[in-house]
Amino acid sequence: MKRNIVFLSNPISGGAKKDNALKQIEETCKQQAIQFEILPTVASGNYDFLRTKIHDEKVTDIVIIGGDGSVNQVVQSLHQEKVKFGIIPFGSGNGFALAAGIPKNITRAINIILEGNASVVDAFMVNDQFSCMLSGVGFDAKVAHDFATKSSRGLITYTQQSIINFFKAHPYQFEVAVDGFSFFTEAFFISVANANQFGNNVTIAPKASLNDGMLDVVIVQKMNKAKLPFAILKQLRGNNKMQQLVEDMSKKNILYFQTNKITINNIKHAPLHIDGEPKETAEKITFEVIRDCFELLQPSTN
Ligand SMILES: Nc1ncnc2c1ncn2[C@@H]1O[C@H](COP(=O)(O)OP(=O)(O)OP(=O)(O)O)[C@@H](O)[C@H]1O
Repeated sequence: MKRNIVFLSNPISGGAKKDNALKQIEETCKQQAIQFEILPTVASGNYDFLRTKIHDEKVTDIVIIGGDGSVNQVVQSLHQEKVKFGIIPFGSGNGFALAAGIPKNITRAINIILEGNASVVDAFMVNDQFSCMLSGVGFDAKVAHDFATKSSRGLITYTQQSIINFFKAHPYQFEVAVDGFSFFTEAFFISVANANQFGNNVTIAPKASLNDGMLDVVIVQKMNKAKLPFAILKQLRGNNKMQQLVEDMSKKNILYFQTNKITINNIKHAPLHIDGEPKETAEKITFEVIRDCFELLQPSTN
């Protein structure tokens, strides 16, 4: 089928100017005689208005030029359409793109789009909201909330917010129900991951795969704060099995397991983030995988 690509460019993501990248996209598509259009993303995150265009103009691919928040909003709105999704990473973290092996190098990212290799990936629901990368409650959500209030974006601002929050961090109380049993934990944060990272290749769920039908759950339990960075570093090599979970709870600071559904009773109303975007928190939060949710343009080796 003849390709017709709509690029959606986020004017504010990441902080870096996109003029050169947009010019390069334009030139490359023209050279290869590929029909295309570049539109801005919308702050509301609702892309229903593109449905008619997709049908009328036989759009084959939607490519997001932005970060994880943009990927979440575009895919959430349009994943029921028969289109392939692509990403030119231009966010602060780009966790989803990097997990899929899509590089930040513009030329290479454009080539992946134009090669047209796509495979299905999972996503998940957080109560009634869509997530494709990594969501969670607690400390990392607090960072996402504070980051959202800053006028400048980008990795430096994100790192500043993480450090400030680290010194203020305190554990929250959660009751976790998974695979037929439940347990209580005091934890700094609980992350639920489809992608294997927070972004910028910071990996906390090393085994997470975008197409295994599983969510990787990481619970960073209460511990002496001096131990926290070392425990997280250890987690990078972690390999805990589900059956060890109950035993691990009392002995280990970080629990790591896979499941396709988990419900968290968020007793202290810890803040919530979905794909790095701050969201209103809830008392009961259920995370459930959506198997084979959408087609993603990826490097052919993935
Ligand atoms: N046209 C627009 N004007 C203003 N804001 C927009 C517009 N389009 C999208 N947004 C908002 O931009 C925000 C940030 O987008 P995105 O997540 O892509 O970048 P980022 O946060 O810098 O990167 P990352 O999520 O990878 O860390 C989203 O909350 C989105 O709603």
